Amino acid sequence: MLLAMADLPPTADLNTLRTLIDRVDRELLALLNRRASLAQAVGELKKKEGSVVFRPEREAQVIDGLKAVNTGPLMTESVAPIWREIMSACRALETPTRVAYLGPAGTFSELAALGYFGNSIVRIPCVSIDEVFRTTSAGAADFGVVPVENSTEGVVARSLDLFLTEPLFIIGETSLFVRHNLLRKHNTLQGIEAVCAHPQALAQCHGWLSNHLPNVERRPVASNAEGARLAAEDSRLAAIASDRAASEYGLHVLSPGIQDDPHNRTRFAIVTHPTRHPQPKSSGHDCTSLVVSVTNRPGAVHDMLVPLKQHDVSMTRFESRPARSGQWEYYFYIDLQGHPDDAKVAAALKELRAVCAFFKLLGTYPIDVH
Ligand SMILES: O=C(O)C(=O)C[C@]1(C(=O)O)C=C[C@@H](O)C=C1
Repeated sequence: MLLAMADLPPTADLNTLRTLIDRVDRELLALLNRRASLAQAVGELKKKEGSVVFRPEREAQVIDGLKAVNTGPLMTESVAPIWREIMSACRALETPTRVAYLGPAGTFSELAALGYFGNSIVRIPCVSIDEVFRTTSAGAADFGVVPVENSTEGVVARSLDLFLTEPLFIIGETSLFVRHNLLRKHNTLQGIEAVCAHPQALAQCHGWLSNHLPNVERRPVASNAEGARLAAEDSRLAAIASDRAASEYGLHVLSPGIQDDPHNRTRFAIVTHPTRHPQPKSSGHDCTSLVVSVTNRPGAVHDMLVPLKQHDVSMTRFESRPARSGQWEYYFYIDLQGHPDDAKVAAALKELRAVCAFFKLLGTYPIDVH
């Protein structure tokens, strides 16, 4: 029988309260095991049907549904991380989820991968964003997690360029608050010869570095965690990386939160191969991403956006990247609100496709739930 608040003695002491917490934990464990058995049964059904295990739209609906009925005192923001872990553990009983991301251990990409899929995954750290795409395209990973934009630095150009050429599509998104710390083996700023970090992190901490270490070399490396690894080997080096990288590589946090923008966030896309995963069904709160180009003539960009206005479809992102044709031509990366199963979105996409010289649907997926 579930423990009710009425069972709580009016003047409970610490031992009594802890005994009650132990009882609740045992009840929770029994319930979680019931849930896990149900997920296993779903897994068996899916195996018979030959369908995929990971259903981002269903996971988003589970979390949204629980947030809507949460009465507290548990904070509503706590619901998503708790249930992501529960579903991660249940999913692992159905099949292993192999996830590629920019490694090594301790990168923000790893944090994003764990935040989105939970801890019950097979981790595949890669040396570059290109390798994340390649590993996922080749089927050595089921999913890849790649950074797409940062609130301070703008787009991650390499990811956008690879979306164009690689045969992958987006099935999810997640964003992460990015807090950069200055890390070093010695607990002092004296004697630092170079600060090693990913170029994006060096750029996000430009102001702090100019004020505090104006004459120190800024050395770009493949990832922040790689910088932390180098700093752990050579005490003349410092790194810019996460708290997790500090503990992973045994470094001191000389200065926490050195990013110029205190609200610095990075958005990541979750990619997969279309032969291994279908496009997620509508969750009710979805985003559709595409890349298009139009011929270089006056009014072409305006004309391209007309179908969206006519069908009342909101555009939440519009980015341009040079097409590298030498002709001042551009690719436009567009995010729309809605799912191609919505009649309005389907009509807008059909008309948009007709006016574009190039059109590629990058994916449709549930909007990130926190
Ligand atoms: O509902 C399903 O399809 C399940 O497999 C169960 C479950 C869950 O744990 O709730 C697990 C994996 C899916 O990604 C979605 C949900």
